[in-house]
Amino acid sequence: MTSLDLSLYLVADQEFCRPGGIERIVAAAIDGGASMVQLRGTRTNLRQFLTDALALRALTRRAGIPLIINDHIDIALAAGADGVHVGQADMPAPFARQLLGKDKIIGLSVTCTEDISERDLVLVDYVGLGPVFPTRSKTDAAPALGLQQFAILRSRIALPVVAIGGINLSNAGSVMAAGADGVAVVSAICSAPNPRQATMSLRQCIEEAWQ
Ligand SMILES: Cc1ncc(COP(=O)(O)OP(=O)(O)O)c(N)n1
Ligand SMILES: Cc1ncsc1CCOP(=O)(O)O
Ligand SMILES: [Mg+2]
Repeated sequence: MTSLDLSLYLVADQEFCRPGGIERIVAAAIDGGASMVQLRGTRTNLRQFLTDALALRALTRRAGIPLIINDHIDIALAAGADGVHVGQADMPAPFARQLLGKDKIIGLSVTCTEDISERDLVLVDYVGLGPVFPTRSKTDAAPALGLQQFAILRSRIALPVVAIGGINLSNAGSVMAAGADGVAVVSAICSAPNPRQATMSLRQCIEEAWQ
């Protein structure tokens, strides 16, 4: 398995990246210190999704960081990505693992206590826990956990956990202090006027939280 550094996980959403072009934004974020990239598209034209996956695979390979594909195991396999991220309404973890084999990275979303299933957790590599705060980037997001509930759920998960949902420079430090191994962001980077600078600032905030 490619090494897993969840510290600053860019979820490159096709919708949010449109104005700047997804490749340009992801390249800037990698330059600024993103440790991992996910390609996400909710109104997905699969041809365009594969085209973007192949382009991002070239960028992430050059940088030596993992590329994760949201939801679509077929696209992950076709593009030679490093893994997939699945949620509670997506391909169940046992089937995802069977299709991807033991070496690919699988991430699983957890939004509440009921989602914490040992059967699934033994099969995946990390958990995306959230939304921690309200988000405008996912229309069907579960209610925000808040920092206190995030910390409680995080303590019940033995795997690496990346926090997601409404995370930005103003709250990334407190999320790290609540037990996250890293932060996953869409708008804080994809909608920033300067995605490279936004990533560098988040990276600095995470490194300060480690001290
Ligand atoms: C790192 C990370 N965590 C959570 C999610 C959300 O996945 P899911 O609940 O399946 O929702 P969609 O993103 O598919 O709309 C994620 N994508 N990445
Ligand atoms: C994909 C996803 N899953 C839970 S919240 C979310 C969206 C996060 O986007 P943002 O960082 O802009 O709040
Ligand atoms: Mg999903």
